[in-house]
Amino acid sequence: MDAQLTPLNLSLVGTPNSGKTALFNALTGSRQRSANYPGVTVERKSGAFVTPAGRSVAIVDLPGTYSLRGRSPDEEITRDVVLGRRDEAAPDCIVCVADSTNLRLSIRLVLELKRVGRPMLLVLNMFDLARHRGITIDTDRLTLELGIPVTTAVSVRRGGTAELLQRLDTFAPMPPVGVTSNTWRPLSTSELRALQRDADRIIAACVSAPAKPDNLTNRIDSVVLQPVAGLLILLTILFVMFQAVFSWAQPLMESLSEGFAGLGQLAHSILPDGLLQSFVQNGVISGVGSVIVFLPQIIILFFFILMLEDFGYMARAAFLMDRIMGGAGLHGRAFIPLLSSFACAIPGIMAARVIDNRRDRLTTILIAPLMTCSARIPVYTLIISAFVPQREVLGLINLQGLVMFGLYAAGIASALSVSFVAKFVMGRDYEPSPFMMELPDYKLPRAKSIALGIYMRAKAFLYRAGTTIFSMMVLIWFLASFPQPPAGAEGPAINYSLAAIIGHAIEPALAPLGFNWQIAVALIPGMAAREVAVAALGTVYAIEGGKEAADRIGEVLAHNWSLATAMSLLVWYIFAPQCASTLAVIRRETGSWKWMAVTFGYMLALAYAGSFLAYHLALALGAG
Ligand SMILES: Nc1nc2c(ncn2[C@@H]2O[C@H](COP(=O)(O)OP(=O)(O)OP(=O)(O)O)[C@@H](O)[C@H]2O)c(=O)[nH]1
Ligand SMILES: [Mg+2]
Repeated sequence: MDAQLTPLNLSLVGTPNSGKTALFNALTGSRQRSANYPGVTVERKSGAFVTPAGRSVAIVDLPGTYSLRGRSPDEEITRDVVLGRRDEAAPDCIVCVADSTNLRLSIRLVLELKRVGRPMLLVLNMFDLARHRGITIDTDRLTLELGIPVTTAVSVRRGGTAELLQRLDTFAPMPPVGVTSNTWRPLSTSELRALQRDADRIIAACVSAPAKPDNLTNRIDSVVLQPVAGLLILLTILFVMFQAVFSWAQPLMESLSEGFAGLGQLAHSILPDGLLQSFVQNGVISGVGSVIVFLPQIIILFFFILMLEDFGYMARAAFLMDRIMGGAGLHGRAFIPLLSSFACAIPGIMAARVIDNRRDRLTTILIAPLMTCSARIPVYTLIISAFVPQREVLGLINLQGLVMFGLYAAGIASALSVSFVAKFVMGRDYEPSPFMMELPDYKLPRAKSIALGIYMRAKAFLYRAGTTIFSMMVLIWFLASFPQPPAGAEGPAINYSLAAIIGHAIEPALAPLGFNWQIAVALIPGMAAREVAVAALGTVYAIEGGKEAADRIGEVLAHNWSLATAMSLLVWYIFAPQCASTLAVIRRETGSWKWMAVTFGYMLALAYAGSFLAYHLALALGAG
């Protein structure tokens, strides 16, 4: 083989938020998550590509880190890959990715990495931003000072990696000039300080920045980081977000809902009366359809979250919440994991890897499932639409949106309370660590990245609807349809089914919460995924009530349940540990069954107690 074309094995290492994942995606065509805050990547991801000259390259994207000390689980991953400690050889070359507008910590990391004695390459990423701000970098001088090759890149622009690719065509991995063997060992704080002095000297020699730096970021921050005004702005943003989730989505959801009803009728008229007709109409179309109608809300929610992430606001929100969260015994860095949990607790729990203190990390993991995940949206929306009138409050606030906001707030409040209690359970000597997170510069979100983010999430949601939810629906339909009623039986057929038998068996345990047997049945498959409960209610009531019920599940609920029951079920869903995958991830991330059991237990206890209180309070207030 041509010596130049020997395969290469690269690892991307760099400070958090320097654009490693953006570069990885640009090179490999992958779609790993990249966003404008530190700590997005918490796993090792591998990919491959071929350079223009035909050389194959295997590449690994890693969590960001400021040093190789491995202070938190995500940093340990990076350290171990760099040192070749995992079950794989050390990379042929460490590709350091630096944010060109903010080189201080990156250059220090390069100096530390040199001691590993491996071939290295420095990529000055975000070169577009540096140029825009009038920062000039003398790359030849930098190459000399560091003793490693240096190239520039703009990972988010088409062709922005051309220089790097060209370099890789003929790149012969060589250890840094003057370094041949591994002299790395964990550095002490004073050694790191010495390295920082070296780094500062190198930067002074190679980088010149304009005397008056671009201060748009500072100007925005002088407003949004104020302790009181900043919090009000944050609350307003969240409030508008939930209003939008409710009001903007309404027309789209109605059309989708009509579409599925039409589809159901079509199936009804095409298929002969009987089991197949019932399966297609009640099991598949009404069950899966009842979940898919929530797609517009999911898309709107993610639109807001992605915009805020890419703009760079999320790290500010974390900063603002730090004091409040600290009071509840939470680490400031817990904010991003908790915020990710609005989408789904699973990425949230994994994002807790960026927290170095074990107890802080554990607390964050334990409370992440209390944040309102998007799987609860269908449940909340269904019940809210059925029981809360579509009305404006104070002329412009949508009442249903307000209730939704209240449910999200209840989730946050309960998470903070649980953490507060955990602080005492886990030991009183506990001191929250100071907030340590770099606030990224604001960036204008790019339409392409937002569109891609929404597409990925919509796809994941539909995938779930087509797999987990679909299979649960088949199960529910089966349970609700068999055994068939004996000849001459009276009342709806479902009353003779396994579902009714199971539902009636569980009902006594749930009766104090105001739940009827239909709800009891829906809660069981809801363990697989929360949205399934909605689909299951749809199927159970559809089979019970016939064709019309399937089209108007909300009205059927309003007719069958008391307001107290509805409130009780809403409260149940704030707390209930109804998601098997979340529990599995808690086990994996904590490495213990114990914490999984603790989460399950405390959430179930809260759900039961909360629903009980809500039900009886509502009854006392005359909502029976
Ligand atoms: N303008 C510009 N933006 C970039 C460039 N590279 C990355 N970004 C943006 O910078 C932000 C951070 O990018 P990521 O790829 O998530 O950074 P990362 O290094 O993987 O971050 P962690 O995984 O948190 O360590 C994102 O908003 C990217 O869109 C670039 O070359 N130019
Ligand atoms: Mg990343």
